Amino acid sequence: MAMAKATVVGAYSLVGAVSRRVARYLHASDYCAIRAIGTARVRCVSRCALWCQVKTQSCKNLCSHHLSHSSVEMGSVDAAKKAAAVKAVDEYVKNNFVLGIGSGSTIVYAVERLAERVKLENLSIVCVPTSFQARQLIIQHNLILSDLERNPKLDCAIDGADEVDAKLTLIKGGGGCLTQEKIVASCAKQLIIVCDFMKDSKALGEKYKKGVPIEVIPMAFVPVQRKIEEDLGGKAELRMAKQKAGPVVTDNGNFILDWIFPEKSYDWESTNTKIKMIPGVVETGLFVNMTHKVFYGMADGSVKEKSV
Ligand SMILES: O=C[C@H](O)[C@H](O)[C@H](O)COP(=O)(O)O
Repeated sequence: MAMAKATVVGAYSLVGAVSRRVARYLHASDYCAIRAIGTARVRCVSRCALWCQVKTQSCKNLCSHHLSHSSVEMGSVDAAKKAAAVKAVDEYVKNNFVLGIGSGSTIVYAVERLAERVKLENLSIVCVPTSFQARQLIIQHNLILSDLERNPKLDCAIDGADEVDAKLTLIKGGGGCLTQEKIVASCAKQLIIVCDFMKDSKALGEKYKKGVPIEVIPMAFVPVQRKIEEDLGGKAELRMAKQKAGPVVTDNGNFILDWIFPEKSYDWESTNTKIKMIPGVVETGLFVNMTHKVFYGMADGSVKEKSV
């Protein structure tokens, strides 16, 4: 009993001490513990949807993600993500579509809206996931799950992005899902990007400071790291896991190098090709000439659209 009390008090001081940003990465069970003891109103951010699903029923009941959104104070960035996602799904998804489902936090709002429309309008939509997370979202929302073996041609893919430049070149893979995302996008007639205003840049690197994610075969990460640094400059850092000792392992069993590139102007198409030619590189998070349209949710609740 004394120990339980100590844990609760510990959790309380932890919440007080950590910034909102750090708190975003706590698991849903932690949010629930926090809510249960009546302390901070900490949102369950969308990436946590997965955790909510696998945690206990009491967690499900308590976690604010499962409460109606009206009862949850949405930060302006989350509201912007949602606005962009809803608009994209409303404008681009049509009955009988085969749809690529991207990964990340913004796509959660797109899938929620998709599920609403499927139900309300009795749509028939086949969904192809770009990650484990996307697959879980599709299943969780009772949508039709498919794959590229059964549906190698997609009408549209909707996905998020870490940064979008003036030519709609993207950095993707902040959540480690770049390879399947690029494959699915390459099979779609249109790639529609949904993101918030913070991703809108003139040049890549202006807003997103974590570099270009590069998926590599594990045994090759050191040679790839060295070749990138020698040939292109900058630093290629092995992405380390947060709640596991060692590196992040992707859905494909590979590692991720984050290439912090030197500040200069780039021809991203040739840079992407150079990186891809290094033996051991599986894929890069540079999406060049792939985007059809971007929906940016703005801080004032509006949605800005850009297409090439
Ligand atoms: O690996 C992750 C994906 O590329 C995401 O689409 C990207 O990181 C954007 O995610 P979010 O919508 O959470 O900003």
